[in-house]
This record gives sequence, structure tokens and C-alpha cells, in this order.
Amino acid sequence: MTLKGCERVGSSVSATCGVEGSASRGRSVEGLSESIIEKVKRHPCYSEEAHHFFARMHVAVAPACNIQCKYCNRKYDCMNESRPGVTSELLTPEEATQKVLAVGSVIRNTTVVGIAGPGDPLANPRQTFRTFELIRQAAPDMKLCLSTNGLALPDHVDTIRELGIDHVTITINAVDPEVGQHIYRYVTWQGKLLTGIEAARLLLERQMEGMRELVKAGILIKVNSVLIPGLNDVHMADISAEVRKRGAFLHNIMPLIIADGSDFQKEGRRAALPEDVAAAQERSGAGDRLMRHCRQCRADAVGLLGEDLSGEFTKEKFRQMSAQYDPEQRKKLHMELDRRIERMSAARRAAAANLRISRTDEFLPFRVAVSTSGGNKVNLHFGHTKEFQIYEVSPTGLKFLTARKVGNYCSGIETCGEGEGRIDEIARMIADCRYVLCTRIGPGPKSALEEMGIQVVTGYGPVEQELFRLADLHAQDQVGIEA
Ligand SMILES: C[S@@+](CC[C@H](N)C(=O)[O-])C[C@H]1O[C@@H](n2cnc3c(N)ncnc32)[C@H](O)[C@@H]1O
Ligand code: SF4
Ligand code: SF4
Repeated sequence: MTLKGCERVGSSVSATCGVEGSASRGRSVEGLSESIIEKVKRHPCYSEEAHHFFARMHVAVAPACNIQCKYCNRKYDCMNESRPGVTSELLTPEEATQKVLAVGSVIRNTTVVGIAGPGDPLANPRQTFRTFELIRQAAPDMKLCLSTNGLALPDHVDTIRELGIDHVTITINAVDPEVGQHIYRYVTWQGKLLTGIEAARLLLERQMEGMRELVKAGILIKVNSVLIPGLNDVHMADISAEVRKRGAFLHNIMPLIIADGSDFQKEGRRAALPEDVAAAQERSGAGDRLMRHCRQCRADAVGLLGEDLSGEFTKEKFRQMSAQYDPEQRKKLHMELDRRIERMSAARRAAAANLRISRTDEFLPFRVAVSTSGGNKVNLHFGHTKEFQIYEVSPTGLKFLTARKVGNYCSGIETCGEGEGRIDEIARMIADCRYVLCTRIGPGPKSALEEMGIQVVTGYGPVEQELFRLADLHAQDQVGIEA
């Protein structure tokens, strides 16, 4: 088994995950109550800082759905495709528990088990809650998380609370049924099939009722909204304001992916581009309550956000593993990672203050696309990069903006694998960046990027350290002649 990254059994945390000297601003836990800090500090989706170190896994136990979103197609399965709704195999609750023990023994920094489909967890309540029940018994240190469209939510809040599921994500794409009616083909409700504005209105009512009950129960809510150009893009600020007003802790604006065979593909809609997401995030007014690092994971995702180890834990493989799930060992590692995050945050604050003092106004903000496989390091060859982490360097410090996947979506077997090396696609995804920071790059892609006004800087090591080195080269106009 080839397991890369920083927190695997047998690998040294300090040798591979250095963050000392880092200086960036992430969504910080400052200003939150102790109980919320406890809930979010090791949850990679709720804390930008945690996501460099702590992993999550999804168990695909929920195939059915009670609505049909026009962007969703769960029929298509490809190991190379990484988008929501995709899974290679369904699990029973017992198999899911066995998989959690296998993953939690090997990837000990896995702290969260989520159910996010491939359909809707609450349209499959028996499988979903049985799975959580078994995991709660077998691996009590795992945080439990689920992701739902919200239609059935009000019926299950008590069970969610009783099982200790502290995190619920609701997908809300409209807070106005006039908009929602164009997003959902149908909603099934009490044996009836509703369409149009009636379907959108019912879904919205149930989502709002579910939110109200979750807030009362003290459960943290994240709202996902799929950004659909020409449909709900101008509506996104209203969604954001409304869900935050009603108690959502985070708002995650996710770009529409055109899934093969989906209604939106047939309608000829286009995917949301990075600039669409950036504009919607800007207009949302959500500030620190925006989730910027979502990777739109598969329903069977495993590993750090952005790395996909699902193929290493197929049914065939995890059934043969003899899991050594050791909560004490795991706890030791988690506490070590907590300390690393604390040191990283302190270093980020200190370095941001330094930048403020040492830079002048001519030091304009610029963006950098960083090649990384996770662990907060520049550690990838440009050609092997499946996602770039986008940072902004400005006189006030370093800011993680978002992560952008490249060459990772496919629309059929015939195009499978062609994603690699598609320089035009990559350049389009990072067109707003002035620099690419990677370990190495071939001469062809380098000059293609340069022709498009994107300069390449090579380096290796902690992201913040390398960004500061780049900031110095930039300030001295030395990029291109660095060693
Ligand atoms: C597959 S769903 C599973 C959970 C649940 N059924 C729901 O919709 O919230 C997980 C997330 O992926 C999103 N999603 C599904 N297909 C998508 C697509 N083609 N583009 C962008 N987001 C998508 C959903 O809206 C949801 O937020
Ligand atoms: S609710 Fe989730 S699973 Fe159901 S159709 Fe929509 S995105 Fe797909
Ligand atoms: S889809 Fe987004 S929120 Fe869900 S596990 Fe992946 S990164 Fe976290």
C-alpha cells in the first residue's frame, strides 16, 4: 500500500509536517466558545487550519434520494473522478464500521466520519443511523457528521442529537422558491411527486424547520450552496444572509460541476468558474464564516482534504486488513497535531505583523498557486498537481483563498486520464495568479505559463516559508533568477 502524507502509521510527524516559521491567516478559532472550539478544532471541514493536518472519511451507505437536483447524477462511477455523488461501491453498516476501523488504524489523523451519500443520508435513515450507532460503539473518538438536502431533517433531529452527531451540513441552493423551482426536477413527499414551485417551497420550509431544530439542539450547521451561473449566482448573498441569520455556523459556496447525464448538462448550462465563486464569496458578506477549502469530495473519500485515498480502502482491501484501532495512540497523535496547529497559528500572526512593518504600499497584493499534496507543504511537481492551493500575498500577510482542482473531472470513459498535462485548462484555473510555486516543472509548461503572464518559482518546504521567500524575491524583482 502506498500511503503518502504526514500522519500515517510508522511515519514521523516532525520529519514530514514542519510548519514552523509559517505565516498566514486562516479561519481562526479565536472568539468562539470553548464548546464550539472543541467541536471544530479537529474537524478538517470546519477549520481551515485543521484541514492541513486532520483527515476525514466518508462511508457510502446511503444510495437513495428523496429529491432530484438538476445537477446531480449518481449513476456514473469512475475511480478517477472526484466529485460529490460518486462512489465505487456501496457498504452495509457493518462493512462501513469495519472500514472506519481499518482507516482509523492506518491513517490515525482521521478524526471525522461523514455520510454524504451517494444519495441522501436521511432518505436512507435505517442504514445511516445503524452505521453511526455501530461506529459510535467501535470508534467512540470519531466525530460524526452528515450531509443532507434537509427534506427529511425535521423528522430526525432527536436521533441525530441522541447519537452525538455534532455536525450537520444542509444543502440550500435558494431561499426563494421562485429561484428554487429551476434547480429541482422533483421532490418526493408522503408518496407524492411534487414539481415546480410547490416542490421548491416545501423543500425550503423543511430546510428552515430542520435548521431551527438543529440550532435548538446545539448542533453545528454548515450550509452548502451550489453556485449555478445564471440561476442562483445573484441570489447567493440573500442565501448567505438568511442562513447565517438562522444560525448556520459556516457557509460553503461550491461551484457547479456539470455532471454527465445531468439535467443541467442537457440544458447546456456551464460549470461555475473560480472567478464566479470568488465573486459570490465576496458578495456573500460571510467573512470568516465562509468555508473556502471545500474539495467537493466523493461519497467514499478517505484522507486529508485534497488527497484521495479511497482506492486504497476498497472493500476487497479493507476486509483483508487486521485493524489495530488504538484510541490512546490516536489521541497522542491528535494532541501533537493540536500543538502543531497552535504553533502554526502563532507563527502566522507574528509573520503577518512583520509583513505589515517591513513592506511598503508598492508591495501590491498578488496570488500564488501552490502545488501541494497536503500537510501544509510545497511538495509537488507541477505536472503531478491535482489541485492548487491559492494564496494571496499582501502587505497584511498571507491568506489562504481557496483550493482548485485540475484535470480531475471526466465526462466518460473515452476521456479518462486526459486531464493530466492539459496546460490550457490548468492555466485557465489559475489565470488570476501571478506565480506558480512548485518543486519542479518541465520547460514546455513553464514557457506556456510564462507566455500567459504566470511566472514559476520552484521550492520545497512549509507553504508559508516558501511564500515568504517568494515575497522577498518579488519585492526585489528577482523572480526568474532565483537559485
Ligand atoms: C452528493 S451530495 C450528498 C448529500 C445530500 N444528498 C445533499 O445533496 O446535500 C453532497 C453535496 O454535493 C453537492 N453536489 C452534488 N452534485 C453536484 C454537482 N454536480 N456540482 C456541485 N455540487 C454538487 C450537493 O449539492 C451536496 O451539497
Ligand atoms: S439531494 Fe444530494 S443526492 Fe439527492 S439529487 Fe440532490 S445532490 Fe443528489
Ligand atoms: S465535500 Fe467539502 S465539506 Fe464535505 S468532506 Fe469534502 S471538504 Fe468537507
